[in-house]
Amino acid sequence: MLEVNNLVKRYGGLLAVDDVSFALEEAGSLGIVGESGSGKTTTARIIVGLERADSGRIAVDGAPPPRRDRLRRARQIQMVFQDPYLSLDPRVPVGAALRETLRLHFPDSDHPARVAELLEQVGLGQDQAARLPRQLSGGQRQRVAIARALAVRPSVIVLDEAVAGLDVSVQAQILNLLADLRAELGVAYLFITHDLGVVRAITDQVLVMRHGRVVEQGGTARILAAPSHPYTRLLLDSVPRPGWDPAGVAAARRALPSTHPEGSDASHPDRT
Ligand SMILES: Nc1ncnc2c1ncn2[C@@H]1O[C@H](COP(=O)(O)OP(=O)(O)OP(=O)(O)O)[C@@H](O)[C@H]1O
Repeated sequence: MLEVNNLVKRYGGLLAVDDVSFALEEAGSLGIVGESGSGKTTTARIIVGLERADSGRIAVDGAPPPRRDRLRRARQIQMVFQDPYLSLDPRVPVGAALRETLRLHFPDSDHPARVAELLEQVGLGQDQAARLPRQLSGGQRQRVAIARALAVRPSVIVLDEAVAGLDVSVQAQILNLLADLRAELGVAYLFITHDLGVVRAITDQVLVMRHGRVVEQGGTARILAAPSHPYTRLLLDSVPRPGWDPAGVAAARRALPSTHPEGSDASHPDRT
């Protein structure tokens, strides 16, 4: 359903995204994981149309997403950000924000009924419709952001560190909600995260990025159980747990081969 082929994005001399390809199937869930600066967010922003690739192809259901028709593009792919405070207008109550999105995309539909349905789908009470974003908890605000994304009935939702700012118990609730919504509505997820726990909880497929490149991709269960790339092993070893050895992780990081054995790593400041 979403196909990404040979995406490249440079910022000056920096290759932020270097020949990235993957496919996300209908109702699938794919995680892009990697440390800060690996190019995850840039990849996501290109896919939703917030950024333009230098080269490469994106197709949704076999056709490139419309570049000029932003509304139609938004109906295919929606994005949920880490901080709903930045994407929700602080002066607009939840119900009105959802109505605004519905009016824009579906001028002829029955909005009050749909607003009620959306609130229910994300586990918010009907009484929350009158609340302003600041009158909600972080988890509730993220539920509103998810409801607003669902309002346009997208095929794909790109979630950029969407649970990163939440307490672990709230994180788990949101991940459960997302899993239920995927089963119920058949929406597909592209999950951008640095957290392998999130990848394990919510994705079937995973793509590991380092320095703009894909170093490993495949089924999440297989890759987390038996990573074949040293960088993936390092990411797994970097998760603190009982008996964890940070000095060993640091040594493994120093020993990690560069992504570009031929030496073109000079194009990325972190590639040492
Ligand atoms: N608008 C920009 N101008 C210049 N460089 C940029 C821009 N956006 C991103 N970069 C650089 O591109 C590289 C990839 O950044 P990107 O944000 O995609 O990585 P990331 O894996 O999402 O990291 P993080 O988790 O910290 O957001 C980084 O070196 C970053 O500094």
